[in-house]
Amino acid sequence: MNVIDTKLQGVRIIEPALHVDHRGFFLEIYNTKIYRTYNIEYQFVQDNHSLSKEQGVIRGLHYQVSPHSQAKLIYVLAGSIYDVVVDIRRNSQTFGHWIGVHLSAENKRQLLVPHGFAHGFCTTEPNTEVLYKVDKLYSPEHDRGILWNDPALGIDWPTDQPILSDKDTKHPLLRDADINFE
Ligand SMILES: Cc1cn([C@H]2C[C@H](O)[C@@H](COP(=O)(O)OP(=O)(O)O[C@H]3O[C@@H](C)C(=O)[C@@H](O)[C@H]3O)O2)c(=O)[nH]c1=O
Repeated sequence: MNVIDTKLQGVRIIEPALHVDHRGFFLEIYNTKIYRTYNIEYQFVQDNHSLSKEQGVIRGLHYQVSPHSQAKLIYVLAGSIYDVVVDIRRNSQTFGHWIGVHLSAENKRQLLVPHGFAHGFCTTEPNTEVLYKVDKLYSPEHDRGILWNDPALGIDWPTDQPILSDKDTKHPLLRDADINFE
């Protein structure tokens, strides 16, 4: 397994060990003991699975506020995404900075999103299925968002005409967002 740091502290790309044979492949999506050796020690409590039927679906940018802030471990089961993480910790030197990483069923990369970051993705193939673990349960009252195309962020999405949920068209800009992660 490889763990690659990014320019956002704590946001990491994980390349699980792949075991290939004549039948196909095997990999561990998550293993408490092995991940702990890389200082990845979240107590994941919920697994989520979404299907986006079209290429160019954007889901995001999402986060939950305290005390229900979530760390996420993102993995693609089918298709591919451009996965985006934005630092929304007010006291961070990289506040408002973002990174984008291509995750796909083919490259089998994972992205670790710590607490204090907003997360979203754009599908780059139809029929893309994303699986992700979170370390706090879903809490609709604490669910928040930031507008996907906030000019202050300048995210270089693969499309400028995305397919969005109604909710995701109505999020505030980062400057007006409710950010509470003490
Ligand atoms: C996120 C979530 C949603 N739901 C419900 C609420 C709603 O009826 C339906 C769809 O919810 P959403 O539109 O929020 O789903 P979606 O836009 O896919 O939201 C997800 O986006 C990605 C980018 C993330 O990072 C996730 O944490 C999550 O926010 O599923 C749950 O029951 N549990 C959950 O954990």
